[in-house]
Amino acid sequence: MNRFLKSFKFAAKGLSYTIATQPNFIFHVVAAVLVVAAGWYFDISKGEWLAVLICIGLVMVAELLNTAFEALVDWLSPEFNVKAGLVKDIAAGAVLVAALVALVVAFVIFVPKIF
Ligand SMILES: Nc1ncnc2c1ncn2[C@@H]1O[C@H](COP(=O)(O)OP(=O)(O)OP(=O)(O)O)[C@@H](O)[C@H]1O
Repeated sequence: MNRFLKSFKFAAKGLSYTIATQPNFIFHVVAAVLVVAAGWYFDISKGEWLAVLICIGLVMVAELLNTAFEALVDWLSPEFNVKAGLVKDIAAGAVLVAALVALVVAFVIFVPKIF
């Protein structure tokens, strides 16, 4: 198997681990599907599509990195450790920030189209 295909296989493994173990990731995927459906329904502009797609990517990437940090912390510090907890909390904070930004963007785009 060539190097590109191998890297793709490893990335798919990380993605399927995240899908299988993180209910939050499934929640974000469902939210993304609903937002894309709303984008089609309301026939949003090219700029609005870009904002929506960037937000979806941002949230997914944040969730994947959060999962990677969780796995790393669980491996390096299975016992209680204040710093280990802090690393997990900060990674979770990154997901929260990305999700809040996505929520604000969704409001800015869709609320004027609904009301
Ligand atoms: N080894 C640890 N030492 C100290 N605090 C920890 C440790 N592991 C977890 N914690 C604390 O518990 C919180 C929840 O940890 P947990 O591993 O359940 O993360 P989670 O975000 O709930 O993960 P998952 O989504 O997989 O359930 C962390 O955010 C952190 O504050």
